[in-house]
Amino acid sequence: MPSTGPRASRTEEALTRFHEESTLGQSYDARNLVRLWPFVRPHARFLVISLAILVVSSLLALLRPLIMRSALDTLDAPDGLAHLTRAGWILAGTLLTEQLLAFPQLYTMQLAGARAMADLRAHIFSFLHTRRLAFFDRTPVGRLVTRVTNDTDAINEIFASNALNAFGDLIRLVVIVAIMLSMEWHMSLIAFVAVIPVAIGVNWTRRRIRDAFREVRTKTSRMNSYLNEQVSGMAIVQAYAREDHAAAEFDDINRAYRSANNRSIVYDATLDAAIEMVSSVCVAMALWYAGRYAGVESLKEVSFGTLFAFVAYIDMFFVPIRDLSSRYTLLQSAMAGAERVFELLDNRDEDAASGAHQAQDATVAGAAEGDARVADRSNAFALEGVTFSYKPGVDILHDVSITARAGDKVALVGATGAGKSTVASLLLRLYDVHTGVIRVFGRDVRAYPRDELRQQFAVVPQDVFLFPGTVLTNIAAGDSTPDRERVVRALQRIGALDLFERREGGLDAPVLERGHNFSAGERQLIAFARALYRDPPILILDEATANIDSDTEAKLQRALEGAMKGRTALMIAHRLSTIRAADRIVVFHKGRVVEQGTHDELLAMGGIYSRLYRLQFAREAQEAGVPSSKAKPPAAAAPAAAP
Ligand SMILES: Nc1ncnc2c1ncn2[C@@H]1O[C@H](COP(=O)(O)OP(=O)(O)OP(=O)(O)O)[C@@H](O)[C@H]1O
Repeated sequence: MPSTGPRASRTEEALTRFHEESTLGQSYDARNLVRLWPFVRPHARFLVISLAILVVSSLLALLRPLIMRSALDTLDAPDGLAHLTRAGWILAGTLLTEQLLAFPQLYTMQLAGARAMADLRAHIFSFLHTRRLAFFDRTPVGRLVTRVTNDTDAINEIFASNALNAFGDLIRLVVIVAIMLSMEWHMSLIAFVAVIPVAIGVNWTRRRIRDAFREVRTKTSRMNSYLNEQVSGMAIVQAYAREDHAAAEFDDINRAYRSANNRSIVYDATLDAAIEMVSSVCVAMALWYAGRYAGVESLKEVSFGTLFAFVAYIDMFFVPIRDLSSRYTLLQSAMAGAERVFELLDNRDEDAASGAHQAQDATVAGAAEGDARVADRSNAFALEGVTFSYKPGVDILHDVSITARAGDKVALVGATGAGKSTVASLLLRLYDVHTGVIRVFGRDVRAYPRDELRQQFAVVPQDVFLFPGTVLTNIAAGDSTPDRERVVRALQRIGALDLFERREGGLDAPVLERGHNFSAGERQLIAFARALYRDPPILILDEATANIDSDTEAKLQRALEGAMKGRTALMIAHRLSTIRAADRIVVFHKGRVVEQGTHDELLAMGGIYSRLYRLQFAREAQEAGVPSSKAKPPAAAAPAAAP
């Protein structure tokens, strides 16, 4: 499909901005390859074996023309035929040994690479788990997938395509030069002079191939990102008939990828053909020289055997030069991969468990030791003067303070986008606050080891994420040995055991990717059971009943009231039924806490909550048959806190 001028370039621009990094260095840095050493070192013994075999087989290959020369030059001698037969056997022996050595050489080399790359992939994967959510907000998933797959594959090419044979190439080159010089230095000069145009050509194409490779990697990354987004959003693409539009966008990306690839292929093929041509010209010139000057007094006579060996060495001479350049190309591709992998691994800005933040954590930990001493389990969580932004300069929360004593049920209400879910993310320390402090059981969240902090909470989020597996493994998420009894009890408590047991397969019914074979309501029930299975002191319910029908919700509400007994709960609420279960209501408006109190207190205040209530909840209350002023019995436990 041809691209359509301005639209294509706008798409191109937008996609480039989102999918491609602009921060990569402009020159290749071999130090990136050196940085791979910690991953290769544990498997270095295989490398050493492989390189040792390589030296032996490279030298064996160089013996062949010499064996042929001696056979040809003694052909006229009385025992010439016997000599020829002997030479044939020796030749067969060297060839066989070379072939036999090829297997262990390649095997050990590739084994070292495969193992080192497996370690590198595992390292990148566990590194991703140390990133804060802000990192994933700005990094397309496809880009990360490319790092773990394509970029490590590019590095692996060093081993898989035997790029380290460059070592053998160099040895061969030196030995060939020595042999040629010792055989006939005049003719050798012809070949050596030809090295100059070859070197210029190699250097010229090398730089272009390097740039083409860099572009191929970038376009691969972009294609992965785009495919990931489009396949994940297939339902929307089809529902909104965006297939043609998506196909056109994909076409742009595909074309850019293809042309980057084409460029690298053209340069590669040009270089190969040019070297082949120079090599043939050299052979022709050597033959011409031998024909013209053989037998001339001042020059040494060139025997037929020598001529044969010389032509073979000229051929061999250009092979390592050509191989060196293609191995260098592979090395460049590997450097491009390594550069991108380390660009990812060097990202230390918002880490929780290691790097820069450890220092920050350490300073906070000092203060927190004091915290821990005064910590009492009676204060479940507190936000103290918290200001937060996802993007610099755009504050989402302004000076927010909320306190929940252990056992409090706190509801957050407010318009869409007011910042309610953000409060939940901050409690879990998915993001760090810029100003203010967040405490859980009296201790600064930054002073908690990550696992210990997360153990204090169970979250039932707006968008429930299910992992491929079964109902059982999803409810027992995070537990490597799921306890079936506990899963059954958790489902019983929310009155959903029947619903899941009725399904084919019961608790072992398969959950497909992203749980798309379950309804939104069923997914939410699984999330509830997951929270109860975990049995944490604090529950965070983010619009948790939004997808459940009124009948199930009423049952669930009763069950939840029981389940929440003895626990602290933060409920992000759009529905009256959820708010009714709260002891205290915190009203958000544009990222600020504007009102706090019980339902009746807030109604009496006649502010934002009472307006919200009249607009949204009164009808719900009427439908449910609850008199509006009694929609929530006055809270007994929590005193109203002034905003
Ligand atoms: N990861 C993010 N990156 C950038 N901005 C974000 C991110 N998550 C939320 N926001 C922005 O922060 C603001 C508050 O979002 P939040 O999800 O906290 O609102 P909310 O009150 O929970 O809304 P809702 O009731 O619709 O769930 C919104 O303007 C939203 O666009």
